[in-house]
Amino acid sequence: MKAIGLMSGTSMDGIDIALLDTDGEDRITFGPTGGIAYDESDRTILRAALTAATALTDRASRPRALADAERRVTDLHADAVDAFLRVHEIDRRSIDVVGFHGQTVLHRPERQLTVQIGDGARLAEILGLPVVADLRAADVAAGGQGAPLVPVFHRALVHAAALSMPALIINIGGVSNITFIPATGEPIACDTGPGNALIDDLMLERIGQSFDRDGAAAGSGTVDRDVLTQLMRHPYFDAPLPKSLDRNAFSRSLVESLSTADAAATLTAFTAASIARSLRHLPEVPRLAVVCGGGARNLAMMQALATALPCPLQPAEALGWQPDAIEAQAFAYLAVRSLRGLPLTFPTTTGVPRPLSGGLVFRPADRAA
Ligand SMILES: Nc1ncnc2c1ncn2[C@@H]1O[C@H](COP(=O)(O)OP(=O)(O)OP(=O)(O)O)[C@@H](O)[C@H]1O
Ligand SMILES: CC(=O)N[C@H]1[C@@H]2OC[C@@H](O2)[C@@H](O)[C@@H]1O[C@H](C)C(=O)O
Repeated sequence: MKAIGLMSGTSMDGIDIALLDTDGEDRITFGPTGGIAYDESDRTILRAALTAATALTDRASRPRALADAERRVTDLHADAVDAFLRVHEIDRRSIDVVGFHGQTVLHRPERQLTVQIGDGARLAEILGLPVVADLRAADVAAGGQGAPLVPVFHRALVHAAALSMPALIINIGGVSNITFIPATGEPIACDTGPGNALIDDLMLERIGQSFDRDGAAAGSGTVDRDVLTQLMRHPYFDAPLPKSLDRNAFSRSLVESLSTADAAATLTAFTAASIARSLRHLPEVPRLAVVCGGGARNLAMMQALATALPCPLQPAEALGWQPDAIEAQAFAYLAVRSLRGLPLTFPTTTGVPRPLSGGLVFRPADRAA
């Protein structure tokens, strides 16, 4: 099937988009990738949605700030797909399905609550294409963490690249997560701790910049070891798998008294140290770790990780993968798996009691089954 995947991640930097031709198993042909950046007004709407979402007790409820954000998010995704099809001269009728993650505004799996805004029915109608959305809901309803979802795609990437196993994929987005791919058996995965979100928030607050480009601020600062030790005392790191995180699970209050450079250096070291700590929960030391997500572009982060990890490290780009598009590709892949009733999550990835499929299918009126 030809599938388009759409991801709006916790960094809230924009929408990633990718085309795949896949059976949802080991056959994958990679198509073009792209994306659109959110502007400051979009981000303001999203931040208001995150704040409003903290009061939610019901995943379907849409107070005003969330309803407004959901409409905006959906329409921007539709615009992104239209532009993508136009730029790459892709015939809309050749697309079988669109995998639509939406924007996570709240993630509290311990309360069986995970909320992604994005209206699958509206997107299907605007695009005139079948849409698979709400891919986390079934897992959480069955008692899983609802995240991470990408591990099954990480496994397919590792198989396609014939990497020696066990291999580790590290994704440094707003939040960081890992997938451990053993030589046999299901992937093992979890969210590890912060990714770029704390650093992004720091940069915005201190100097009005949306991220620490190439890790320049962190590279010019000094890690405050005492603060790092305190940050690493958070109980999340020793908690057993499965586990996943809300974007705002960690606070940067401990770096408030530091200079911008030292605070950036310390938060960057915090992300690297918490990723390295997560390896304690794995059965073996991986032979190779591959880093993807925007954090792979942060040189200070890559340096801190190379020091902290007990195995060799490569950026995903070095394998010919497209680090910024992997999550979008994953949601294309997951949409095809959803249509085929294949499992998206496993006891070893989200703690769901048995391998489970998921996703809701929305078909436009003129493509109704
Ligand atoms: N050149 C760069 N230098 C430093 N950091 C960068 C660079 N490019 C991107 N980033 C970081 O990567 C972030 C975006 O990463 P990515 O797109 O992987 O996150 P996401 O998909 O939103 O998150 P998640 O994986 O949590 O869903 C930016 O917010 C920024 O912090
Ligand atoms: C609830 C939610 O949206 N979680 C995101 C977030 O961003 C990274 C990490 O935390 C991961 O668990 C997940 O995203 C990826 C796409 C995943 O589910 O694999």
